[in-house]
Amino acid sequence: MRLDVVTIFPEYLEPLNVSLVGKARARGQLDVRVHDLREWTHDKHNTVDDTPYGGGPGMVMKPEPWGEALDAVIDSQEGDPVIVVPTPSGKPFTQQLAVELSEKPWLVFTPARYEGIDRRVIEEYGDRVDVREVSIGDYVLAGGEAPVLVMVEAIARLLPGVLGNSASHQDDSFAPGAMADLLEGPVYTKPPEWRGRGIPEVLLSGHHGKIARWRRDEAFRRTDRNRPDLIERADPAAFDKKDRET
Ligand SMILES: Nc1cc(-c2ccc3ccn(Cc4ccccn4)c3c2)[nH]n1
Repeated sequence: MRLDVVTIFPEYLEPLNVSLVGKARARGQLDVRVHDLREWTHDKHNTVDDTPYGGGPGMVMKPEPWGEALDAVIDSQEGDPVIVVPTPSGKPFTQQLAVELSEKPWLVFTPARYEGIDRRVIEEYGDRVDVREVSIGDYVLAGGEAPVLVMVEAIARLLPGVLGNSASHQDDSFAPGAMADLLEGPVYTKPPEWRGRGIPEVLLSGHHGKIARWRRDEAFRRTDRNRPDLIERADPAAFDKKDRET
């Protein structure tokens, strides 16, 4: 997969050089290219913003630099990318969308600043390629770079071979299957006792069926406590079926 990011803060994307994404890049599983939007400005001050038509607070990102940058990035490669535009007014970024985007060969992220990008940029590229306006949550950030880090991590970990053998996204929260739409339950590791606190007996029993049931029950309990909205979505039939199998 190829990922391009166009930003006025390239240094904000340094975390894409470390950990899971950094290793995937080093192994050649991910081709990540970060571009400084100001490369496509031509004035002395490298201006990327201007006052909003119609008045109002803040500044708006000018269309010209974005148009030149996106033309340069898109013309650099065969095929069409999906352009992902982080914005507080976008569709929710969900595990399902992460899965969908992880199956695309090429993503171009356009994190903006100020009050966002001149609308005509979204319209221009929306006429040419698949453009997705995406929100990572119901809170307002100062720009789109943090959302790009979040989305790239969620997407990269789904790519084949990126998560080591010892880890898996099969049982992720929100992944399809019997644990679909449930939050993860509690996890434990050695030592068997820590500050007078032990381990739930069932986890030491070696009885895989009981362990699986306990984990599902704990996931249900935690989901009911923290995200009751997800309980309506959970498929009880999946639990019945799974129980019969164990
Ligand atoms: N889930 C999200 C995404 C964002 C986000 C993403 C990109 C930009 C570019 C600028 N801003 C600031 C801003 C503030 C007010 C209205 C519009 N934009 C962004 C905020 N906030 N929360």
